[in-house]
Amino acid sequence: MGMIVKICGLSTPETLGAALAAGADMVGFVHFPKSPRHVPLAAAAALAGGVAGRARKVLLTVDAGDDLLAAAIAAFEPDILQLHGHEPPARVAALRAKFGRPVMKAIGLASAADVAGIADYEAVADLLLFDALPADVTALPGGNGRAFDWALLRGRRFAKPWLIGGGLTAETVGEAIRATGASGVDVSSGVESARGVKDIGKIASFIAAARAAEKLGSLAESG
Ligand SMILES: O=C(O)c1ccccc1NCC(=O)[C@H](O)[C@H](O)COP(=O)(O)O
Repeated sequence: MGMIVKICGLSTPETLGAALAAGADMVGFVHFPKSPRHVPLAAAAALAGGVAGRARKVLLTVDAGDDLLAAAIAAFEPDILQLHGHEPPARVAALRAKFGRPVMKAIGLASAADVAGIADYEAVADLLLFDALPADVTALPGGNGRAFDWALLRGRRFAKPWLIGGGLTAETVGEAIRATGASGVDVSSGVESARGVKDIGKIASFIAAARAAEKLGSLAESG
């Protein structure tokens, strides 16, 4: 499988189109009213109408209840549920079983203890997303443009596909891939011109930089 490139927090047809045209593998839609990237369900469904077959649609929620998730899945029909709150491993397993959709669990990393906790999620999630922890309790749980210490993942490999996110940009994504050996990358803030406002040029540059790093990695592996 090639490097997974995910663009998160899309909310307009133009920027979604730019992500698809540049070859994003996953496009993420945030359904969390506190977020500047929040998209109501009907709007998200209309926006993502042409995505099928071009990329995987990811629905991001934060500690959502079953009723909200059921409504969101019915309206939006995501390919993947991204759980970006404090959902414990048992909740991840239960939601996966109940809704029958692949689950990507976001895990904030700041210490070796956080890395040790990954194993519990590795057993129950389909994909893992490593992100920075928020700066304080008032911050959003993700989408803050904040990087974590990639050295925490040095030499680590996981049984499930794993993406890194948190503060990536076109300038840093190549080094992030090289330093961690991640199977994918995820970005939101780093492809914005202002908080919550996606930038078409930055989206294209980010995806091109990720693909260039992927190619370099393949060349290095082959000899
Ligand atoms: O984007 C948001 O507003 C958001 C709100 C609540 C939880 C997560 C959120 N975003 C997560 C992401 O966009 C990505 O999965 C990832 O964390 C990258 O974020 P960034 O550091 O902004 O590139």
